[in-house]
Amino acid sequence: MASCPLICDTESWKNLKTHVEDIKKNHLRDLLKDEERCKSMIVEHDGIVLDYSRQQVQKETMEQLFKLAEVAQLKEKINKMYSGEKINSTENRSVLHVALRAPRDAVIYSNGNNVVPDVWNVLDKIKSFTESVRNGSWVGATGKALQDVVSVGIGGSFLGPLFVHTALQTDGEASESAKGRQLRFLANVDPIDVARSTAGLNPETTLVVVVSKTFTTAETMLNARTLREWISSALGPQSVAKHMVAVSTNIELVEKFGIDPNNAFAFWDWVGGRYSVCSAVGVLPLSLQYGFSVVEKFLNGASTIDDHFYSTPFEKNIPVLLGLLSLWNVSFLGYPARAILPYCQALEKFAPHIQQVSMESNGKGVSIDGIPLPYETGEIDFGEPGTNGQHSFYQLIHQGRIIPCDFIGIMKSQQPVYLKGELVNNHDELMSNFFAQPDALAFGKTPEQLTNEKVPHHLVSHKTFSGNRPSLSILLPTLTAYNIGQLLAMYEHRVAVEGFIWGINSFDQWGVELGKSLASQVRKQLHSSRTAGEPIKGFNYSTSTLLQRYLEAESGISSASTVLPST
Ligand SMILES: O=P(O)(O)OC[C@H]1O[C@](O)(CO)[C@@H](O)[C@@H]1O
Repeated sequence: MASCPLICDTESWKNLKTHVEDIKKNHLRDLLKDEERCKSMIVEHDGIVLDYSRQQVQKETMEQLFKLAEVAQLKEKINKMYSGEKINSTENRSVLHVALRAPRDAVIYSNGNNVVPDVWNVLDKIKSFTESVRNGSWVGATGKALQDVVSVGIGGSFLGPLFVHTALQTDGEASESAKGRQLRFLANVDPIDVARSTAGLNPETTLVVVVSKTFTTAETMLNARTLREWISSALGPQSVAKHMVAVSTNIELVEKFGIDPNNAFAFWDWVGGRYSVCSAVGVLPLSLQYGFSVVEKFLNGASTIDDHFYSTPFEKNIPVLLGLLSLWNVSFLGYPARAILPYCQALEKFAPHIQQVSMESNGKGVSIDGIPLPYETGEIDFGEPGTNGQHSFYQLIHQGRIIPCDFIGIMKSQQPVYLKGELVNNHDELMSNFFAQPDALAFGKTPEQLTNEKVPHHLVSHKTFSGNRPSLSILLPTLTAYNIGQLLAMYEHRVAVEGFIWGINSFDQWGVELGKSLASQVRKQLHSSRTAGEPIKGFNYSTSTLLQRYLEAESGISSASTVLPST
């Protein structure tokens, strides 16, 4: 990408900085009185409603943010992404997760090749493989049908599929077709996670899917070897062919590991790990559990948002609006965190997934051209479903720090409502809180109101809510596979919008490398100390001491004097 000045040096950025002072003069409780303003801040698309009237913005703020987007060449950057330009310049890769859910007849190029036929070849292969497992024509080594699946992978090879799996459990069609089947995930290398993921499973009826883009990730490969051992010690080494399959971009390593390449499902270097849930990474395990036709609906939902993002003017473009508002909160109002609060238990794994999508993408310190940035990028994402979060961390959000919140609600619950004669049913109770919380944050409660309510004087300050705390509300019609796809794509593109404007590369992740290489040094040390009694060397005093204690506890190496000074 051609080198360009930092966005903070542009007039548009500076104008927004000045504009902050004007905005701070307005309390949200006053801004919310202006119905014309509120009306202009409710945007609908394909059943989704976004209401951003509780953001600390005026019409003028939005105009200035659109101007900033223009100056940052947002539209051009989106076009470059969709046309397969290598916008991930530090890895020399296209960024084409949109191709993973494109219709069969779409044409999307990377490196001069239309990638859509490759995508559909893999999807067709997944469809036929998963049908054969589900209908019992693919059986395990002892002739039994495979009912249970353990998907081994970490980071992007885990969080997205886990989020979608958890969300799909409320979809009537999905849960019907999952009857009698289990899908589990093994991500952490912690032996406890290994034990939990296989507890109660019978290797004879279990299929292990090893999911790793690189097929080199230490944790995943160790877990894959452990499960290979779990299968082959029970059923013999030949059984691996029937009980283990893989998803990777590195088919050579898959074969080296001992998995038949015919049982490998490919994806491509133009799919970032954290953007890979719509590739075989998610589609394979989810289709094993729910059937391909359910997962296809999820892909369709994501694809319609891809079209919306690509072609809708910014004023009505939901991912663009979400991205600009986040950027406004982080870079101009100075709020570094964001809470993702779905009022829907089935979305309990949404925030952990978005943590990776957002923080691994936008937590950067230099521009795409390598220039150190004088401004912060990325935000600290966290979240829990409401109302659980209300009984946990909302205290801080209401009276402590200012944390912009995303409230996500579902209009029509997928679950039947049983209770009769109560004031409201369970879904109404949940949604009463969804509607109430944003107003509590925005309006707050003044000392005058409390005094009028005869609150004792010494409690007035404790019970005062400053208000003026920004949030936005997203309503989804219901939570089908299709809606889950929409939600995913909205958030993926929001992250891209922010990154494009900050002028960073949102698609690399060099920040994860240093820890990995230091762990490899420690791994070697642990091995040589255990197997050859080698003294600890090459680490600083603190790490050496901790390692020493660890080895003493584990294997009885007793003398702290074996610690040598670092070299
Ligand atoms: O799919 P892989 O190659 O095993 O990588 C897993 C995860 O590790 C990371 O590289 C971070 O360490 C993520 O970006 C990625 O999603």
